[in-house]
Amino acid sequence: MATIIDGKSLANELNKKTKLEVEQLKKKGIVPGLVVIIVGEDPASKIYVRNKQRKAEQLGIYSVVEEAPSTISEEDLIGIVQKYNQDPAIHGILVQSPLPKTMDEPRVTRTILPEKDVDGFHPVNVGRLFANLKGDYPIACTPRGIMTMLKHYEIPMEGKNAVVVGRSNIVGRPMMALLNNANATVTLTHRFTSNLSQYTQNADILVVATGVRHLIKADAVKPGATVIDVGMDRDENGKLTGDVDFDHVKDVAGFITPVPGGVGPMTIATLMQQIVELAKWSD
Ligand SMILES: Nc1nc(=O)c2c([nH]1)NC[C@@H]1CN(c3ccc(C(=O)N[C@@H](CCC(=O)O)C(=O)O)cc3)C=[N+]21
Ligand SMILES: [Mg+2]
Repeated sequence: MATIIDGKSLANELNKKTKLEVEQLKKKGIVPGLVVIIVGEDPASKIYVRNKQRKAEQLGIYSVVEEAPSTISEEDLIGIVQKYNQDPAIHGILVQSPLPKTMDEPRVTRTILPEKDVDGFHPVNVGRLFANLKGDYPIACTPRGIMTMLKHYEIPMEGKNAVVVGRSNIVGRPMMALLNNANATVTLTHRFTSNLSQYTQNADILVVATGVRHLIKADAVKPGATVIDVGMDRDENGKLTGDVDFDHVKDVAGFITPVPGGVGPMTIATLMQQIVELAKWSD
C-alpha cells in the first residue's frame, strides 16, 4: 500500500510560512497584493476564485477580484490588465482560465507584465523555465507545487524516469521542464501517444494531467512508482475524482496523491507563495 502524499497538510505548512513572510514584508511597508480577473459567470470558476481570495485574506495578502461580464471585449479586458500592470499595490495578476472561446487568451497573458505574472504563464517566464535560468521568476503553480511535494517526500528525481501525461501549457509542459531541470529523464506523452502504458509502466515518477477520469489503472503503473494525479474530474454522482484509479493504483504505487486533498491545495498554496515572492522581488 502506497504512502498517501498529504497535499492538504503540506499546503497548510507552506501557508504558515507564507503568512510569516507576509508579516515580515509588512514591517518593511510592503503589503503583497493579488488581483484575480474573472470573465463570465461559470459557477466552478467563481468558486475557485472565491477560494483563492479567502486564502489570500487569511494570509494577510491584499486581494482584489475583478469580475467582468462574458460580453466584455478583448480590448477592454486588456485594458483592465494594463490598469493593474500600473498599480503599485498589485504584485500579482491572475486572469482566471478559461476565457470565453472568442478571446485570444495567449494575447491576454502576454499583456501581463512578466514581473506580475503570478501564474508563470507569460512566454518570458516560460522561456526562463525552459532555459533553466537561475534567479527570480514565477513558475506555473501546479507543477511547482508538485515539485515541492516531491522534495518534501524525498522522492529521488536525478536519473529517474519521469513520465508526464498531458501537454497543456499550465501543467504538462512546465512539469516536463521542472523534472528535466531536476535531472530526471522526462517523457512527455499526450493524446496521440500510441501504447501509452508502455511509457507509464517504466515511470518512476508519473504525473497525470489529462482530464480523463481514471485513465491510469493499476496495470499501467510500475510497482513502487510515485503517482501524481492532477485530474479534477467528476464521477457519475458529481463527486470530485482524478485521472488515476486511486483505489487500485494505491496498492501498486510507492507514493500517490489523492483527489481531493493532493495537488489542488498545493496549487493554491504555491500561488500564495508566489505572490509574496513577486512582492519581495519588486522591492
Ligand atoms: N489563471 C489560472 N490559474 C490557475 O491556477 C487556475 C485557473 N486559471 N483556472 C482554473 C484552474 C483550477 N485551479 C485549481 C486550484 C486548486 C484547486 C483545489 O484546491 N482543489 C481541491 C478541491 C476543490 C473542490 O472540492 O472542488 C482539492 O483538490 O483538494 C482546484 C482547482 C486553478 N486554476
Ligand atoms: Mg487534489
